Amino acid sequence: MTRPDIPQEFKDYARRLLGAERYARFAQALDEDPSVSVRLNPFKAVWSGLLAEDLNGVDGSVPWASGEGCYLSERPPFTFDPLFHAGAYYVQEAASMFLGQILRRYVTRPVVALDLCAAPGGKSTHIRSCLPEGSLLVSNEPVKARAQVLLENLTKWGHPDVIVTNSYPKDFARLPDFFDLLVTDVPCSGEGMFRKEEDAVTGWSMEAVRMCRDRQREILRDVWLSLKPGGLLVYSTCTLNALEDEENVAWIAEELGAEILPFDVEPGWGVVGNLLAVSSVKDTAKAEKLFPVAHFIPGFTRGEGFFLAVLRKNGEEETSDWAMSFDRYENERVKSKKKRALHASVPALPASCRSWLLHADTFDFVPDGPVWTAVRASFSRQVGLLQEAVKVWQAGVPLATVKGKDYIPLHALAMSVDLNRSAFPIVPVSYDMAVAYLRKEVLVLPPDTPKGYVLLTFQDTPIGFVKNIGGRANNLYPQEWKIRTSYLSTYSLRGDLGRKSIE
Ligand SMILES: C[S@@+](CC[C@H](N)C(=O)[O-])C[C@H]1O[C@@H](n2cnc3c(N)ncnc32)[C@H](O)[C@@H]1O
Repeated sequence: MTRPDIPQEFKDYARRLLGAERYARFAQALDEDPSVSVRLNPFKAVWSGLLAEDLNGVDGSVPWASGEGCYLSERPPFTFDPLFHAGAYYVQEAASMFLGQILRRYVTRPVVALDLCAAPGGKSTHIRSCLPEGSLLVSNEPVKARAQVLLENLTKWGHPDVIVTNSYPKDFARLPDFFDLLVTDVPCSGEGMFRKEEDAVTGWSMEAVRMCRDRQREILRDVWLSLKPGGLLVYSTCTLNALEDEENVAWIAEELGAEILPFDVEPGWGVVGNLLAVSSVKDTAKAEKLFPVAHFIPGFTRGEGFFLAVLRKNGEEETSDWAMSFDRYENERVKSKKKRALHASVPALPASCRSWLLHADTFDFVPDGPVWTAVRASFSRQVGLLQEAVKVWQAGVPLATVKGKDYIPLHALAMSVDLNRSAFPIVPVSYDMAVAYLRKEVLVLPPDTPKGYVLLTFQDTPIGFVKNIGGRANNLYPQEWKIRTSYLSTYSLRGDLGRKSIE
């Protein structure tokens, strides 16, 4: 593949920032191919008994994400892997997986978290995997088309305690002191993506970098109020320059009021620290700028460019009791109660449908038109408040659509890690049948399959529902997510295509 030329102005800047030796290593890496990596879903049992090295095409584990992230030797046709569509893993840039190190060190008790710039969902699926149980994740993306992709990826990841929203940062200012953890993977100039994204190269200019820096500050200023005093901010970009990275971190600490926190990196990982310590870029000798940050730089770490810093917002957390600290939301709570009263006029969801979920007694079952959604009861107050302040697209697990007397199980239920598998007849399907299902073709199940709603599994992982009507089964896979390509290939990350199951 021929890549566009890297702008000379960037080369000059990066050489001054990195120093000549480091720059030469980085420049050489820019001519190499980008790496491919995946991160496994710990909530889906598909990996049990399998060592990561046994996976198809694996070429080593990601050092800072061992046990969950691995490299692949080349980019396989993921579209043809039913496990990919089942949310059993996420294709994610290796450097970004460093976030897990930070969360596991600093988030040790249940939190309410916001991933502010979340599409397509790499960080959100990872955050959800790392948060202590009992935590709630609000995953937000302001750009509608991108929020659709985020919704799809989080639905497939299957954790019930996730809320997907589609709002701008300033809307979260309506929720003061709401979040314990804020992740801002901000839109940036993308210098770390030069090997992967042509647009990052062709769109680069120093002027664009300055515009990105200004927008990032605006985003942070807008959302800052919603982070509790004492709350944690993870700031990240996929760019290299000091304006969007070190200088913005210093700005957050000084202007918004936060302490920059340390974290551990193993020397062998190749992570580079504060570049202002080594660069000859103007205004860099100031000792106070030499705070801890992590740069993942092609040529130094295997993967694309990534930058991360962790900060704690100044001020003491007033109370760890969420209910007590939220008296200020009394008015909104009243509105939410009114909304719930409206729901009370709808007949309750039948017990047989409630039992479609494990731990059903921990959920509230909420109607919205014909759709019933299961929302963890312990988060009902937060969900109500979010609905007043921002655009909530999905909260919890969409469970069923009502059609006449029929309750049709929804695809999100099949993807949920709280699905009660014993509530449905299960048909394990072959690789070919799984792909036919994902193409939304009509299927024929074995003659002894009971009529009605049937859960299909591939390699012991749910892939979705069909309605078996005897001679054939109606395919309930979401139309908008079906495999559309006419190109034919086969792939399974587990290796085994499962052709021994029924054809
Ligand atoms: C670097 S990407 C996020 C990648 C994502 N965190 C992941 O790991 O998959 C930045 C995201 O910010 C979104 N964005 C654009 N303008 C924004 C704004 N003003 N406030 C918040 N997010 C914005 C973009 O649409 C984009 O999806």
